[in-house]
Amino acid sequence: MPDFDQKKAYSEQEDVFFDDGREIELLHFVHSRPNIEEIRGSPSRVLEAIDEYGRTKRYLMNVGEDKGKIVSDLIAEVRPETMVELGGYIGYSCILFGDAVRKAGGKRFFSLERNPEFAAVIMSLVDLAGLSDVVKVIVGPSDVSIKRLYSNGMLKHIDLMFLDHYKPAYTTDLKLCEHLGLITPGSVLAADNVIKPGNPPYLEYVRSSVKEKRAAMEAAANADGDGVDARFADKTSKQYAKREGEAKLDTTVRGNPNLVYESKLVNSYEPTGVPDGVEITRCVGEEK
Ligand SMILES: C[S@@+](CC[C@H](N)C(=O)[O-])C[C@H]1O[C@@H](n2cnc3c(N)ncnc32)[C@H](O)[C@@H]1O
Repeated sequence: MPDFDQKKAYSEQEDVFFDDGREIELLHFVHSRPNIEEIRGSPSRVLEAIDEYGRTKRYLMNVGEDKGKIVSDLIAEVRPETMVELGGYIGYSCILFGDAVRKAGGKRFFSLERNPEFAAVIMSLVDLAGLSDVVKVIVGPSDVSIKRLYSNGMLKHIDLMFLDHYKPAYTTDLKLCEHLGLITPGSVLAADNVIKPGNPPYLEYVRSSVKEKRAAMEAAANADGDGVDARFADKTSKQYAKREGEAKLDTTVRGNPNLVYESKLVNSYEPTGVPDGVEITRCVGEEK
C-alpha cells in the first residue's frame, strides 16, 4: 500500500463532525468557487471542490480519494449495469462512482440516503456534476428503500453494492438483499470502514462458509432485542441517535446462507490519513 500523501489530508475529525450545518455550507463553498463554470458538468472538478472544502474548512465523512480509487477500479473491472450505495452523505462517493459506472457503460447508480437534507445536497451536487441521467437518489432508511425499489420493479438485481451507512445495518441490509434475490452469484460488495471504526459482525458474515452461515442462522433464529451487535462501540451504534432515535434493526430477515462468498480486505486510508480498509466480497456461487 502506498504511503498516505499528507498534502491532501482533510481537516481532523471533530467530536461533532456532521449534521451541524456544514453540509449546506459546503454547497455555498462549491458555488462560490471562482471556476464554477468549469466545475459545472465535470464530476472530477466537483470532487476537487469538495476535497478543497474538506482540507481547508471542515472535515467531511467522505470515502475520500484513496479508498475511492479501490472502488472505482472495481467498477471498471466489474462493469456493473446497476450499482447501489447505502449511505450517500453529501454525494462524494455518489459522484465518483456514478461517473465510473457511466464510463463503464452502466445504466443506474442508486444512492440511498436516510437524511433528507443530505439527500438534497447530493441531488444538487449530482446535478452540478451532470450525472442526473445515471444517478438516482433515494431518500429514506436503506431497508425501507431497498424493499420499495424491489417491489416497484426499479431494482431487480444488484451487480455492485457499496456499503457505507449505519455500521450495524451492513449485515441486516445484506441479508435483506440476499432474501429478495438481489444478490446472486456474480454480485460484488464493497464495504467501507471495516477497520475504522470496524465491523466485526459483517466481516464474520461475509468471511463465513455456507456451513458456518447455516449454523449461525439456526442459532440466531429466536434472537430478539434491537439487533445491534454488542461488539459495536456506543459511539458507532448511537452515531445517528440524536437525529433518528435509537436504532432497531430487523433481525428476522434470514438472508441466503447458501451463497458462497470470497472476501478480502484492501488496506487504505481515510481522507484524514487515518488507516482504514475496504472489504471486497465476491459472490462466486450458491450451494443447494
Ligand atoms: C459515512 S456517510 C456516507 C459517505 C458517502 N458514502 C461518501 O463516501 O461520500 C454515512 C451516511 O449514511 C447515512 N445513513 C445512516 N444510516 C442510514 C440508513 N439506515 N439508511 C440510509 N442512509 C443512512 C447517513 O445519514 C450518512 O449520510
